[in-house]
Amino acid sequence: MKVALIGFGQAGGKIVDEFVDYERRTGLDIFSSPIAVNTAKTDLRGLENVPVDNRVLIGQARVKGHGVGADNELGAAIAEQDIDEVQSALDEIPVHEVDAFLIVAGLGGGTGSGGAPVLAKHLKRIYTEPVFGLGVLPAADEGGIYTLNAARSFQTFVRETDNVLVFDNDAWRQTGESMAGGYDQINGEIVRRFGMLFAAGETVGNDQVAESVVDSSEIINTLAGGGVSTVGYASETVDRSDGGLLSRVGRGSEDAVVDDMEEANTTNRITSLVRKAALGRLTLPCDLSGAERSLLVVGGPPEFLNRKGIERGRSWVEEETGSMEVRGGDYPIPDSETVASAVLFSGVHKVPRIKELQQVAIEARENLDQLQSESEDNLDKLLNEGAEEIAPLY
Ligand SMILES: Nc1nc2c(ncn2[C@@H]2O[C@H](COP(=O)(O)OP(=O)(O)OP(=O)(O)O)[C@@H](O)[C@H]2O)c(=O)[nH]1
Repeated sequence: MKVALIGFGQAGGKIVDEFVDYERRTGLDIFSSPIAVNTAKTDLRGLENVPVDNRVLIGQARVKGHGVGADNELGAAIAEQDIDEVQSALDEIPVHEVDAFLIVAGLGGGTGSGGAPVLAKHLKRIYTEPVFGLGVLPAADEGGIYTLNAARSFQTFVRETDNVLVFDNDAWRQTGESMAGGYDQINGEIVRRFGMLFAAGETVGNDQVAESVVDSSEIINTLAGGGVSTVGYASETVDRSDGGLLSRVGRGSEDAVVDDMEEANTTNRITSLVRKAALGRLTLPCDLSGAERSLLVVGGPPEFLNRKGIERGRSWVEEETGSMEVRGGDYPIPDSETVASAVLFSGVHKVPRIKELQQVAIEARENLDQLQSESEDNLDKLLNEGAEEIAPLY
């Protein structure tokens, strides 16, 4: 699948940077001219893989390249004002080759939180290709203002896009690590999961044996229809020393029993990887029953993939979600040492974390409103109480 990738804000830019690295490592051609947009000059400078010409600094007139300090209303206002600068960068993308747009942003701050929904709305007005979001939720301990920002931005981002793929930092934060080191690892996890989905359908070379390759339209149709999505992932290292099933083709019939056993092992491995992916830690933890549409992708060396395993995995996901709209396919990676499964659940709605986020956001909003209304009184008391006989200077 060909994706026009745009990172908004610091988290967005860093994750896009990591996606570009993933693309290089896999030798695939997935991301069309990745762009990073920010109000902070230093954030853009810190990127390693996004081409310098594709880094767009906005809001210079208002914040002088210093960021918006978690003020997402200002972030949104700047994005609206400077949308033409982002559009100029987009004009360099060969959009006719692109299957979809993906806007990546941390929703707890200011620039990405405010700007990403504004950009989504703009893209939907101009282009016919679907516009997806990858929204990162803040960890609970980041505090009320980040939670409030995220809750407000999340609502708008879902409304302005064709689907928001969610990653919850709270479910993934590591204890005892520095924030920066922790993010590096987390960003690796993000890219491994979403990268595999977007990479499916793209192949390195054309001599691979695939049973049922996932097509970009299957990813788009799983996401189309809107709402919120989560992704599960699991992998297993495989021993390629015996060459797997394909090397056995053409041998004598006395080997048929061994071949059947290998086939059964392959099927079982795939089925159990699909289950592990779905039941393990999701990018946004949620109850999978009621997920409206799903897609499973199983990637690995072609000799370790088979249709039966994917079919079984698909039936299992149907039972687990209660939805018949489950797509599935494989993604052959000839040089890989692992077999991996990524499962996308779209239209999920039993998500305790979103309810919790909204609850904390309501409390934060009430607290801020109260503080604001008390603020004038407090200042008045501080300056004037007991000091009535001192006249102000003018
Ligand atoms: N997963 C991940 N999350 C991050 C990373 N950096 C920041 N975040 C999250 O994203 C949220 C927003 O932070 P930033 O992206 O730095 O904010 P910004 O959009 O640049 O906005 P301002 O700094 O306010 O101008 C934070 O509250 C964190 O939850 C990162 O590298 N990876």
